[in-house]
Amino acid sequence: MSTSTTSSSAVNAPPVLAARGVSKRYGTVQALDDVDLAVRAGTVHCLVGENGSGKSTLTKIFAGSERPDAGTLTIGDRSDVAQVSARDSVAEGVRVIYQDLALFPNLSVAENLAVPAASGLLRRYHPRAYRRRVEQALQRVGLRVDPAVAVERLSVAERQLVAIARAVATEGRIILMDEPTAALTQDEIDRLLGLVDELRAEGLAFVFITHKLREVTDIADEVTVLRDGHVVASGPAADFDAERITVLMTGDTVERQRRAVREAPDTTPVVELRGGSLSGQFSDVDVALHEGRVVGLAGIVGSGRTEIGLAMSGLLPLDTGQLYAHGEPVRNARDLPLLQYVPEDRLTEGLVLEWSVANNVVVNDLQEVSGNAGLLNRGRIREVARRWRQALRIKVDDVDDPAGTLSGGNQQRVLLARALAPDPEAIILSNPTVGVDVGSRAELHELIRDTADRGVAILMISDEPGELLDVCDEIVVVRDGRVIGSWPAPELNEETIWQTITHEEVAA
Ligand SMILES: Nc1ncnc2c1ncn2[C@@H]1O[C@H](COP(=O)(O)OP(=O)(O)OP(=O)(O)O)[C@@H](O)[C@H]1O
Repeated sequence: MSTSTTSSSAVNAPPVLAARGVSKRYGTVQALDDVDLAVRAGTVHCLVGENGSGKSTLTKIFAGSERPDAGTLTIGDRSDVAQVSARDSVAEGVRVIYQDLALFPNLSVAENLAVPAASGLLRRYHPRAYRRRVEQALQRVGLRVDPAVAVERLSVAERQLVAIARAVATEGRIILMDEPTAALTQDEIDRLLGLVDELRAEGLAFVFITHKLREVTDIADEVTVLRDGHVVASGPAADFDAERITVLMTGDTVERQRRAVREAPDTTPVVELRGGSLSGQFSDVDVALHEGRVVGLAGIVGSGRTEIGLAMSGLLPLDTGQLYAHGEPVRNARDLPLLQYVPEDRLTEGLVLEWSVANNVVVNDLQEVSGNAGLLNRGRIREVARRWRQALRIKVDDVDDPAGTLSGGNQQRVLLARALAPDPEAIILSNPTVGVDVGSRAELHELIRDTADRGVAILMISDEPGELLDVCDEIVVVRDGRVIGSWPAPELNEETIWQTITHEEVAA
């Protein structure tokens, strides 16, 4: 899709949000170094950069949850101040929508919106007026759900809209979004970008952080590229295309490559699901994972693809059908060969954020790091973690630092290291490059392919057809819980995959 961009008068207006010469250091890491940024009302400013380049740190400084070491900030009507408190930032209309959305899952949509409950001089609460405000807020973002329903019952895209509705309903004027599209399908992304476009036309200012460069060229009025905490370029969006952004971010071009496809061999699969059904999730699914091959599972959110991955990992039970490992029926998940499952959601299912990076890396491979008496060997743990830090270029100075201090993309790498460390026979990956920058994404793809070339059987579930095409030998398409078909990767392209996962049949 292509959204309209803003008139030049908005781009030339004084900024409602600005950083001048802002620096921030954490221990030995210079997260931001002399950063300038200016965001104007009625515009979308895209902030891009590799994992760990400082995007979230800058966001936290604007939100008042981190203090800069140097430089000045302009936030709403507060000009050139050394820092702002979280309360000042909110009072000036700054609203940050973090990736976890900061919603209360067990509360209703209406409760989460937190629109002011009372109004007028005596601040009296009028239930009917309150309901109307909630309805208006939902209408403004185009969300058609019952305001009484608990947020945990909504899809990720709907929750995203609740978070935006809350920002708008509480009179947010400057909205910072940290990778808002990471967990959305293309249709949902298009809808979200359309909404941002509408709100921009109403005069709101947006800082939009994304790793998907197509979104930058679609939505941005202005672009700032960070590398290692420095601004390497900033200016009108017309001066940037995806290739230039990639070069600025990484200092290099990133080539997409496909591997030579491996045919399914005659050998017994390492893991196989035959006729698998789980009520309300998927039915009659066959998927076979062979040594040295990568099978892709394509499907939209809610198609059953994630549940198929979980069932093949032994993490979800089957109603009917059978899971086999090396041709033998698996009666119990513990009968599975050494298999690793890498969840998509590193924040809630993945890492223990308070633990060190090293402990997170080795947690599935305790034998490797245990001494004679079965006691954990600290030195060995660090050694293994340092090896993976180098192999996966995990950006952390000290492997004893808590995983929670890493940037999002680097946390994703720690999850992968954890899965690879025990040298598994099979790996099931769910959206392995969510939140990973474009350069590192190509590296992780290379790593997944190398892992398959070492003989590991891999299932890769992904929202991104391009990623499946780059990595997989065969692509299985799932729709409404059923396998629609499977094709050797070279027989498909991005468009045919989109058509198949949404509704249209692909001509064989
Ligand atoms: N609380 C902290 N303690 C120590 N280091 C930190 C802390 N917060 C951030 N850092 C470091 O600062 C650098 C910048 O991190 P930041 O999260 O801003 O990057 P990012 O550009 O948002 O990355 P990503 O795209 O992966 O989300 C990283 O090297 C990170 O490890």
